[in-house]
Order: sequence, then C-alpha cells, then structure tokens
Amino acid sequence: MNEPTFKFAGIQMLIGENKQENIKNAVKLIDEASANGAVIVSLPECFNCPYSTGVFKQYSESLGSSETIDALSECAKKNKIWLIGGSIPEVDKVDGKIYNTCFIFNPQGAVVGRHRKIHLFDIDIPNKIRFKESETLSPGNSLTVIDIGYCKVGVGICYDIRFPELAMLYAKENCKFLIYPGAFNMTTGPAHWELLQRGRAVDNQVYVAAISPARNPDSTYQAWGHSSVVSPWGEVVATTQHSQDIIYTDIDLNKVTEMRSSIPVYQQKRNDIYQIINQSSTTNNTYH
Ligand SMILES: NC(=O)CC(=O)C(=O)O
Repeated sequence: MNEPTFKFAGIQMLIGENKQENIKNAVKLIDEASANGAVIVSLPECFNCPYSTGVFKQYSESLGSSETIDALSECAKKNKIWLIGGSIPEVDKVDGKIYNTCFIFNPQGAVVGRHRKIHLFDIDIPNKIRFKESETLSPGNSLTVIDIGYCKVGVGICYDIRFPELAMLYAKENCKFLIYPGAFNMTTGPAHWELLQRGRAVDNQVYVAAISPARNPDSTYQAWGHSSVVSPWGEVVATTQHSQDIIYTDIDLNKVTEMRSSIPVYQQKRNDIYQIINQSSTTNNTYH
C-alpha cells in the first residue's frame, strides 16, 4: 500500500464581535499553519461573528460582495492551500434568506464549494441551553464533496455531525476525510463532541476533523473547544483544550485502506435489507 499522506491543520481561533479583527486573526493563523506545512486548513463555525441568532443578519455577506470571502480567497491563493472556510452567515442575493455557510477554496483562491448547514441547530435542554438557529437561518439542501487531489473530502457544519446518514452518504461518494467546522457548547460538548466524531469515523472508516472556536469568556455562547481529528480506527490523533490553538495531523490514507480491508463492512452491508440514498443534487457548482 502506498497511499499519499498530507498535513491538515485546524484553526481553533478566538472570535469576538469585531468582524475585521476576526478575519485578521483567521488569516494570521492560516499563514502560520501553512508555514508549518499544512496543505489543507479548516476554520471553525461562524469564525467572523459571535455565534448568536440575534446577530447573524447584521454580519451576513453575499458571494461577490464579501470582505470575508475575498480575504479567505486571497489567503488560500497566497499560501497555495485548500481552505475549508469554517462558516459565516451568508445572505442569498436572490432569495434573501440567511444560511450558515462554509465556503471552500482551492490553492488558486477560487471558491470550489459552498456548504450550507443542512441540519439547523434547534435544541432545548431544560435549564441548560436553548438555541434555535431556525429563528433566523434557513437550511441548505445539498451535500458538499470536494476532490482535493489526495482524496475526496465531505463537508458538514456542526449539528450536521449528529446525522449519521450524511456521513454515510459521503462515504458512499468515496470521501476518505470528513471535516466539520463546529461550535459545541458546555452542555453538549463534554457529552457528545468526541463521541460523535469517533462514531462517524469508525462507522464510515474515514478520518474526521471537527474544528471549534476557542472559548471566549465574554461570549454569550461558550464554545467547548477541543478541536480534534479522529482516525478511521477511532483514535483521537490530534486535539487541544479550549484556548486559541492550531491542531495538526498527518492524514495517512493508508490507514483508510488498511481499515477497509481488515474490517470490510462495506462489502458486508445488507443492501437487500436497508439502503441509504442521496436525494439531493450532491454538489452545487454554480454560486451566486
Ligand atoms: N452548534 C451546533 O450546531 C451543534 C451543537 O452545539 C450540538 O449539536 O450540540
């Protein structure tokens, strides 16, 4: 077996209320990750604004007139890296709806993917946390698969990780690496963050990365942090605590092949009993 290995970096950045400062911080940390050899880098969910339904509209931007997208495009091009641009509140120029959107850039700086969070984070855990993204956001309707040359990568945003069907569809599309910019909190983070990543990784025999903001004591939403990468075997191969940090790991595609040949669940699926079907258009390559 001689599959390629490549370096991934996840940026666990501190996010505040000042959009320009957030963008500046993101660019500085991406430059650092690239200088340390990362060829693919991911930012966290809502990296240019506070994670709060009350402010998404005010911070929202559209492709074609977005200082955030322009800065990320320039940064990907300068560093010649693949960039999974966390997420930002995106307003659609045609329908006016706001989405929680991850823009993805190739090493030439072109937007090659746009993942709009499919499953909105609507939860109510009595006396702990109530959050309703659907108060201001609309859900996306398609999967996002990017071929980065080394392998195909499937992208989800935060709550999307709770839906095994999405990860299974990505595996069916032959993705070997799933990346979820996310922002779990102090209630769900300790309970589910790592468990879900390990579950998605082992079920689908893929690498899984989940990249969080750093915890900001001044924020109304306290992010769990603990950005991590999990191998197809289910081991946590990179992680951190809750402060600003960059995590690095070598994504060794031999590990995917080894796992798939030693425990061949894909050949053992009982498609005569159950099936998982993609009913969306897998990727939408026309952006406005
Ligand atoms: N923020 C999210 O979308 C999801 C989350 O925090 C959770 O599922 O828990």
